[in-house]
Amino acid sequence: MLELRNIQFAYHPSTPVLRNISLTVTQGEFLAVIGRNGSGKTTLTRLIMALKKPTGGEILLHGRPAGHLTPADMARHIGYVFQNPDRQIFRDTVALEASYGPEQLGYSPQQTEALTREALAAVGLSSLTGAYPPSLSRGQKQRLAIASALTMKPAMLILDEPTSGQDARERERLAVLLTTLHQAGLTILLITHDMDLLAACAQRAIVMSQGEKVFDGPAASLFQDMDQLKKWGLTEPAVLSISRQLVPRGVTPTFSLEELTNSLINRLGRNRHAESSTTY
Ligand SMILES: Nc1ncnc2c1ncn2[C@@H]1O[C@H](COP(=O)(O)OP(=O)(O)OP(=O)(O)O)[C@@H](O)[C@H]1O
Repeated sequence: MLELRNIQFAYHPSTPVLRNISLTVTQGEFLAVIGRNGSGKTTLTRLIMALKKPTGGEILLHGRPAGHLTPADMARHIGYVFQNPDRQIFRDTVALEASYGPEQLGYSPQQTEALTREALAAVGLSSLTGAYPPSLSRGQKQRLAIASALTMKPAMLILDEPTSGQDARERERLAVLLTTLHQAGLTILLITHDMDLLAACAQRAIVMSQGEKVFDGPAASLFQDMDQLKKWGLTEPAVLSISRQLVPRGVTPTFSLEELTNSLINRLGRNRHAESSTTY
């Protein structure tokens, strides 16, 4: 649905920020863009959202050149959730905030209300429709920003560092929400430093380093080369670290919490069986 061809970009002509980035996002994918601070991840998404124009190369949306599209045009296809939800929340109640997009598109009050209700239910905020947005927790604000994007019925959602500033419970809730939205057919592109979130949700990983794309492949294969991972300034997910430490106890390295849990339950079961065999 989205294609970047040899994208170049510089804020100042003498300092290139993105060099020759090519990538294709297929409908229904869940991908994560990762890399050190300043590697160009946010800039890349600004270009996708038409908030900046590339200095070279071309962006295609649904197979058609998108160079003439404005940020408002792109927002109908791709929802963008900022790293800091306070930057995009400005209305007095949760329901009013989420209804901004459909109102701007000229939907009737009934359609706007239905889209808002559906989006707030999807993110688990139905009970807070009358709440004052600044009084929400960081995680709730993040989910409100996601709901606002969902009311536009986008084909794709881009989230910039969605777990930053959130506690473990909110991060876990967000991972479940994103997985559910993906299973419902939404294409998701995540910019993140949170390797646990990547491991929990993303199928494909793209690594940026100094403005270049240096890795593009299945998330699982990213963690096979630890030396390379360190060179890119990345760490492995906590589940993988824990499972590696349990290898002497018969656990296979994995970054899937479910696989690790199953493996431990199996080990426990086998140990119990061995113990009971010894007793009798
Ligand atoms: N508005 C701007 N004007 C000038 N330079 C900028 C601007 N925004 C970003 N940069 C520079 O562009 C480069 C890429 O920044 P960008 O924010 O895209 O990186 P990032 O990978 O998203 O970093 P982070 O993980 O810290 O958010 C950095 O060197 C940054 O200083």
